[in-house]
Amino acid sequence: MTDSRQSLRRKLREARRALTPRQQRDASRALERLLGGSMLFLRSRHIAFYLANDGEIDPQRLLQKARRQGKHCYLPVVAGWPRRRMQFQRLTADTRWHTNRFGIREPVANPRQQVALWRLQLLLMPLVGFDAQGNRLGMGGGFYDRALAWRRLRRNWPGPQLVGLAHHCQQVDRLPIADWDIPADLIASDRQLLFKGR
Ligand SMILES: Nc1nc2c(c(=O)[nH]1)N(C=O)[C@@H](CNc1ccc(C(=O)N[C@@H](CCC(=O)O)C(=O)O)cc1)CN2
Ligand SMILES: Nc1ncnc2c1ncn2[C@@H]1O[C@H](COP(=O)(O)OP(=O)(O)OP(=O)(O)O)[C@@H](O)[C@H]1O
Repeated sequence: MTDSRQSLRRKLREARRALTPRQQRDASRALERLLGGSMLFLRSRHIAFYLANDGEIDPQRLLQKARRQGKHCYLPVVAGWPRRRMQFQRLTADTRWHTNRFGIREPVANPRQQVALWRLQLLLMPLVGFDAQGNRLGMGGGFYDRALAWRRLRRNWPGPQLVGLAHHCQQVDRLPIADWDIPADLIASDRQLLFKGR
C-alpha cells in the first residue's frame, strides 16, 4: 500500500465515475437485492441514506423500497452552521430541496425533522474506497468520522449499524488508517455483503 490517501481517493473516484449508466443501473439493482433482502435491512425502521453523486453506487432503489415498507428514511444535511457538522433529517411529504455547497441535492434544513444519530438503526455511508477489514475512505471531509466520533468511546453503543456502500471496483487490499477513522460494521457492494472480522 504505497498510495497516499489523496492519490488513492483520486484514482478510486475516477474509477467509479467511469462506470457506464448501464453498469450503474445493474449495480444499484444488485445492491437492492443483496442488502434489501438482508435481515439487517428488513428489521431496521430508521435508516439514513444518501443521494448518489460523483459515480457513487446508488441506493435510490433501496430508499424507495424502504418507503414502501413504511420505514422512516433520513438524508444527511451539511448546510448551515456549524459548517463541519452533518445532521440527519427525516424525509416527509413536504420536504423541500436545495443544492448544497458540494453540489449535492439535500433537504432544506429543518431542525424539527432532524434526529440524533443514535436513533437510527442503519446508517448507509457512501464510500470512495474500502478494504476487507471494513476500513473506509470517504470524500475527505471527515463528516461521517466526526458524526460517529463518540462511538470510539463506547464498545456497545446504542447507535446504528454502520454500512458502507461502494462499487466492487472500489475495494483495495489495505487502506491506510488514520486515528480518527471509524470503520464500517458491514460493507455492501454490488457483489457481496462483507461483514467485519469475517
Ligand atoms: N452523496 C453523498 N452525499 C453526501 C456525502 C457524500 O460523500 N456523498 N458526504 C460525505 O461526507 C457529505 C458531504 N460531504 C462532502 C465532502 C466533500 C465533497 C467534495 O466533493 N469535495 C470536493 C471539493 C470540495 C469543494 O467543492 O469545496 C472534492 O474533493 O473534489 C463532497 C461531499 C454529506 N452528503
Ligand atoms: N473526530 C474528529 N474530530 C475532528 N476532526 C476530525 C474527526 N474525524 C475526522 N476529522 C477530520 O476530518 C478530516 C478528513 O478525514 P478523512 O480523510 O478520514 O475523511 P474521510 O474518511 O474520507 O471522510 P468521511 O468520514 O466523511 O467518510 C481530517 O482532516 C480530520 O482531521
